[in-house]
Amino acid sequence: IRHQVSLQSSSSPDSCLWRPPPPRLACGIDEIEVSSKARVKSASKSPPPSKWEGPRGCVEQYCIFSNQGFEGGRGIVAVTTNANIQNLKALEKKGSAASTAQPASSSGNRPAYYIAKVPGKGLGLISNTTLHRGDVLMKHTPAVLIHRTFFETIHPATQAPLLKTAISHLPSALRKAFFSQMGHFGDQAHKINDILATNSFQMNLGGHDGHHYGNFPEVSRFNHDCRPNVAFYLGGGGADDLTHTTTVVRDVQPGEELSISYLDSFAPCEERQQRTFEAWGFSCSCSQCALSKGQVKKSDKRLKEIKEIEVKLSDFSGRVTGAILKKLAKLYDEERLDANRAGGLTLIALNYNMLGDEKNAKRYARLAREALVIENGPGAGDVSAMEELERDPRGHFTWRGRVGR
Ligand SMILES: C[S@@+](CC[C@H](N)C(=O)[O-])C[C@H]1O[C@@H](n2cnc3c(N)ncnc32)[C@H](O)[C@@H]1O
Repeated sequence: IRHQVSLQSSSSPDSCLWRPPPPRLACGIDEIEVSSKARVKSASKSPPPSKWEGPRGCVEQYCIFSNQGFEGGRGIVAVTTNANIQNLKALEKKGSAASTAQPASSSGNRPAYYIAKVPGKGLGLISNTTLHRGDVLMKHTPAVLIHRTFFETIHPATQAPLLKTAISHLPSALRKAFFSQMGHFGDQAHKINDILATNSFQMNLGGHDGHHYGNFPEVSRFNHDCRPNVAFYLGGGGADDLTHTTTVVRDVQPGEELSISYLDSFAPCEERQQRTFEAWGFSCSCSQCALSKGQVKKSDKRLKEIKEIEVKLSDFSGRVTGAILKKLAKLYDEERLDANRAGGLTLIALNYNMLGDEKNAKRYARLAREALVIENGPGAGDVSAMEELERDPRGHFTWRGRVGR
């Protein structure tokens, strides 16, 4: 639930948006040369039809495949295996990979955000308007897809020429956006590699070998915050498409920076800082990491408690009280985990129902459903489960499950 990084339901509890680098390669985001003017647009005048071309060049079993007409002329390039290109074609056929370069939430003609220098972070995205929980900011298909094993096991010197050829097959606007991304290792000899390492999301195209890194140049401008105001998901939560969606999770004022979390927001502070340092070259100093020593200790304790309570709530044979459920909801509030509430709210809703508390079961089922849509997408499995619970708590299989019918 917390790490919806795969297009299928294979996300593991320790998966992360941005994977720690294999030797010399990370995955985070880095700089894109995307000014508000230079946003990548799908070709407006009669885009070429979608047509996959390749293999254009290979290293071992990994070959370049490109499609200049993909997603209405936005384009895409993949370095992957023949089997995976078939998966990709199937996903494309399923459709719904609707990229919107324009933020869905803007007032009048004013874009909802702009790119600006942020002290100590390079460039970042700044809100241009008042935004509310649930506002969708971006929807994009990947510019580049790289098979994970290619990226992690082939030597960078061998990767470099293939990647160079691959990127050259992107349509010019997307290629420009690609090269505008930041490579935080500053490795000019392997610039493409550096960009991908700094700015990629894990994606699973399905099958036994579907693990890839996906690069979305527009998304790469989000800086990290352990308590971000934007959540993201890949695919539609069961909808099996390639789209990366970002949604606002709390009210945002004009001028505020928009951020996502690159990592497990439930990890203790020191671990989070170590992770940002190793994978993206900075030690996080977000508002949660910059708390006083005493406050950090309290925050870490709350995070540990959240995990412990959730284990308890997942064990249907254990003893649970309304007080524990209230406590969990309070811990989430205190920790400001606005982008990571879905899992906790789902457990609270189910457990209220198991205690026979219809009113709270309905209330939390609604909150859980809303959070699931924001964090995992409208097609996520638990969305319909929470809808059912909200509609008919007494008819739900969990009704009074802990107290007897
Ligand atoms: C994905 S990029 C984010 C956009 C980037 N700032 C830019 O100029 O394009 C990730 C890189 O941004 C910087 N960054 C992101 N979040 C940061 C933060 N909270 N504090 C300091 N630097 C950050 C780091 O250099 C990191 O490697």
